[in-house]
Amino acid sequence: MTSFSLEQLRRCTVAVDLGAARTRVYLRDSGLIVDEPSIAAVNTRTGSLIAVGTLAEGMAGRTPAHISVVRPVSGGTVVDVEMAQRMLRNLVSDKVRRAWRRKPMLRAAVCIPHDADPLARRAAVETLMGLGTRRVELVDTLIAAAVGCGQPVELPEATMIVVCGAASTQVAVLSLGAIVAAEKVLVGGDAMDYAVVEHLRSRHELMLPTQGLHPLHLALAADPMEESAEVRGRDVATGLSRTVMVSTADVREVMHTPLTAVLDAIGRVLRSCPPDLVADLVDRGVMLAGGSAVLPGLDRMIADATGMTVRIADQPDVCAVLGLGAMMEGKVQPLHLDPLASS
Ligand SMILES: Nc1ncnc2c1ncn2[C@@H]1O[C@H](COP(=O)(O)OP(=O)(O)OP(=O)(O)O)[C@@H](O)[C@H]1O
Repeated sequence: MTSFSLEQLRRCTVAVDLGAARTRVYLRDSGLIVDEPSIAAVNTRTGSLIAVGTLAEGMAGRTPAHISVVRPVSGGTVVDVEMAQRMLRNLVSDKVRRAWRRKPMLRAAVCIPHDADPLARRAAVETLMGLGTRRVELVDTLIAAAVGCGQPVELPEATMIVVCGAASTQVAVLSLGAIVAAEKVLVGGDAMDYAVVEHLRSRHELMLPTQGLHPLHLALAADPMEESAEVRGRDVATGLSRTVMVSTADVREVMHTPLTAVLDAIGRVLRSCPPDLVADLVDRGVMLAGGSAVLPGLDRMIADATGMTVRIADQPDVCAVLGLGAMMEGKVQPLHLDPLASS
């Protein structure tokens, strides 16, 4: 995070995090104004947009043939620029949209996944440009999330952050305002939910959508010692509604398989860090962010595997866009690494 990029960020009016699962928008001096699912419902006959965000999410799996529910962002990358623009335009409320029209948000800051390729970067820029933005500042999600979690990223001390999103998990060690080592794996909360759905189908012959996992998440979160939880779904053979008792130990075990990729990524990042920074991390521990950070037991599984203390950020799901907002509003001091004057 050089003072140059912070300078540019301070000129931005709006910060956007276009995630695979959710879209968040932070407006200067107003705060978080949008936190909605990155979903749009379209009438395929007329091409018109029917719903966006939470309303469109509720339609998924319940639409007639001529209505299609689409996700314009996949794996943290905008895959349908036009649809993403239409979705974003509609998510931003009428009042803000009018303000946007009167005085276009000429500069926007956008989170971009670590290691995003030039096409992904271009797609993010084009999406915002289509809404009247003239200049787009791209900021690595890992830096934005670390700032949003209140980590002192500008100090010469190691900070480890794990951003566990829907489609991917990103891991980084930061020091002096920059990324020292980082990894991104295409395993996130969705893969862990999918593993549990598959377990329920094969072990209990029960079908249920990933949203149906919510009661199981609640049971796992409520009491780590709880041995079983009640889940309602549809019988694979008869198609009738059925309730089963699911062993929470089994659920944790099936979640562990996709989690292995995340643990491997943490190991690789630690191995590529200088020893002094790793020593800092033993004291400071790991900060867990992203919507899946609250997945029951995830923090404990990472702590057990790494031997480090793991803390969950205060607002893990929105900390990347809050970090962008903090940088935009000048709440992060620029780092001056000017050469020392010769004496
Ligand atoms: N209370 C909860 N319990 C369990 N999982 C949750 C909870 N809340 C959100 N999640 C999971 O968090 C994920 C969404 O995380 P987040 O909002 O960070 O995604 P995103 O930023 O859109 O994704 P990405 O970073 O992959 O682009 C989903 O997989 C969702 O199932």
